[in-house]
Amino acid sequence: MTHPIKIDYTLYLVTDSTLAILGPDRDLYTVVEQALRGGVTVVQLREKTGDTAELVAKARKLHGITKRYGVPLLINDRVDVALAVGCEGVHVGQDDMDLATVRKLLGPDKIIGVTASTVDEALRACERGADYLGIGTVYATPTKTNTKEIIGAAGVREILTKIAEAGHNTQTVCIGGVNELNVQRIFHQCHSPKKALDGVAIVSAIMAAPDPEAVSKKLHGLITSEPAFAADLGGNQSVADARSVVDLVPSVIKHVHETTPLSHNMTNLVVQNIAANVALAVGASPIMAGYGEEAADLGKLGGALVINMGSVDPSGLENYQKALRAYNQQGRPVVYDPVGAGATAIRRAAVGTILSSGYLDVIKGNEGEIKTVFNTQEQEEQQRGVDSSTTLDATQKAQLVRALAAREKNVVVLTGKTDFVSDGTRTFAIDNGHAYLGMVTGTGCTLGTTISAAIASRKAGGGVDRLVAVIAAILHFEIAAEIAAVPLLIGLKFRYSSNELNQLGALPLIPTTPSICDIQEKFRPAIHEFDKVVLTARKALRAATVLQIPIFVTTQNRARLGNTVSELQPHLQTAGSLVQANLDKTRFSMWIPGISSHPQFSSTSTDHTSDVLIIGIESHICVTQTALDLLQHGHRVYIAADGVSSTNREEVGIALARMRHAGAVVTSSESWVYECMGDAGIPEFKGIVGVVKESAGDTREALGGLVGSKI
Ligand SMILES: Cc1ncc(COP(=O)(O)OP(=O)(O)O)c(N)n1
Ligand SMILES: Cc1ncsc1CCOP(=O)(O)O
Repeated sequence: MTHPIKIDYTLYLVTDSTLAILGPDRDLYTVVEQALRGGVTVVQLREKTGDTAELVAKARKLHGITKRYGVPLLINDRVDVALAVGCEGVHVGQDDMDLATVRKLLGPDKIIGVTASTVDEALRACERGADYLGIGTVYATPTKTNTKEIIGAAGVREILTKIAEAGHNTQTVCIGGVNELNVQRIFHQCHSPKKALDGVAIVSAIMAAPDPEAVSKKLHGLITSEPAFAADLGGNQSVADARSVVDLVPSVIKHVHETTPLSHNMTNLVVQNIAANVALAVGASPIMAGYGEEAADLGKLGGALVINMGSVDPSGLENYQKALRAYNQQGRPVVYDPVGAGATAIRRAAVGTILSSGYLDVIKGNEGEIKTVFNTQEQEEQQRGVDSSTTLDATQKAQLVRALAAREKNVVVLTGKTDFVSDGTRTFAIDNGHAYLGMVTGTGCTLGTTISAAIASRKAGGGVDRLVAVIAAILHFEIAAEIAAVPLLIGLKFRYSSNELNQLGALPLIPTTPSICDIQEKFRPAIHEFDKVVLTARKALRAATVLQIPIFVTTQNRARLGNTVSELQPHLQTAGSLVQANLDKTRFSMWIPGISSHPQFSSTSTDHTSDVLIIGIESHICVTQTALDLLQHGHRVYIAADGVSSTNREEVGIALARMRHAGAVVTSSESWVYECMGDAGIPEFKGIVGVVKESAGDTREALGGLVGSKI
């Protein structure tokens, strides 16, 4: 028994003549008429107090007005009033008169709307012949505080999906907390592929507006036009397998360089400079601008906005909101980094404020931050929370990003050793990056900047969808970090003056650990230029001792093949606890339990990748196998070209090529020494220079005898 006329529910005004909303000096009729002039398509008279006679009089007068605009008037709860006035119908809630009775009283031609907060309520109302559903409450609102459920956009979407799947074509509006700032985002986020909303029902945003006509006009325009932010999600959204995504990555990175998009950063006090440099490095054009008013102009420049709330304060928050609206209006993308989201009540509230102020294309945070965002509905409503005190496993993280992205209809990135990225449908895990990233302040924040460049560039014609652009940015950033970690970060401790170091806190010493493989007496006659390997090993041992770097020295079957050669013995003994000498083995590789379980390498005791310099006699056997094992376990390998040999010198070049191909770096012992120092200003510099000077002749000899033949 469905009402035969299809009603236009686009902009549904629900009245409220209380002092708090209508105000002391305006009358209901004038405001409703102004709203009708602005384009309201349905009016519901909702009066919670007053005598029946008074209500009938109000309804009659209002009906006179709505009829002139050809707009249906419905009465909230009161079937008797609707009958008395002869208006077009009623709206009833779950606790009001039942639908069958209302239909019996009103007859088949009147419109009956029913409130639905759950799928069951919605299905029941559809089955029983409701003409439309008022779905909500979407977001908490002071207009109705006795609301039973806050269901968010995701709740509305679920109801729409389920009624469509059950075959109902009942019309629908959503209600609760809708206003001109969020209407497009709510519409976008409520949208189910199976069924769209027919409109929105609004009380205060129209009834309390200083200019109800203008606001209604604006709301109508916003509802009936495609939101700028959703106009171009870009590319082929069905690219779903990791290989296809990875294949698109180079084109995204290249396109950023070609288009130099603006990366507008509203970021924290710490990373302003670093973020600007990262933007430049990835090919973007940075602007670090915290004044919200400026965003209206900046948003027109084809870039993207980063809102990083690392140093949030009240004026900052206001500025973020202004900028967010401006970028949404321009349809330019916004990346949100909810830094420290769960840390304080202020930050938790800020998350709610930002979520309710506009559409965020990408939300990027660590586990705690993403959990907090997930647990925060607009205006701090809790919905299907995730326990923020526990650590999630990989599956749970994947589920979390997927659920949040599905709820927000955007892309969510959860960073960590493994990153998880989802657009609510497709979810990927990324294992790139380097443990050093966690030791350098601002690296997480500058990932946000990198993402902004990729999504801004995409919009300018990058041709890939948003998720692919975000993944490309993550890979760009993390692979760059892997590469940079070697030359840039090895000497990190040494690059800073001690004063800067104190400010930076405890940056650990991350040098390259020398490992000296099987330089034993018995091999002396058999190995090409054996003595020169010994010279290099001695220099490395001395330098490592000065620099306080742990050293590992193995022997192969010591009982049969003898000790490490006598020239090295004094350095093994004086190096104290730093030196792990006489690690005997039968395996060719040095990757034996005495080494693999050492804190330097064991992933359970240290979370970082180690950098290892290998010196040893048989480049094609023990050195190669050690290098491959270390690489396989995620460590970085350096081979001292002046510190490796073989029985037949021709083997050496082949072995070095193989190790290089596998990912090892071929270097020289002197280069390694200087890389470990990084800065001539370090206290150890003098000692190292002494070693270098004293072994200058050895270095020349070793280079001449060993390297000349292999590089
Ligand atoms: C369009 C629309 N949707 C929902 C409601 C809420 O109705 P109800 O649940 O009966 O709550 P009250 O309005 O009576 O407080 C509505 N009025 N209009
Ligand atoms: C009547 C009603 N039902 C659910 S929320 C609500 C009030 C919506 O008011 P506002 O549009 O001012 O948030």
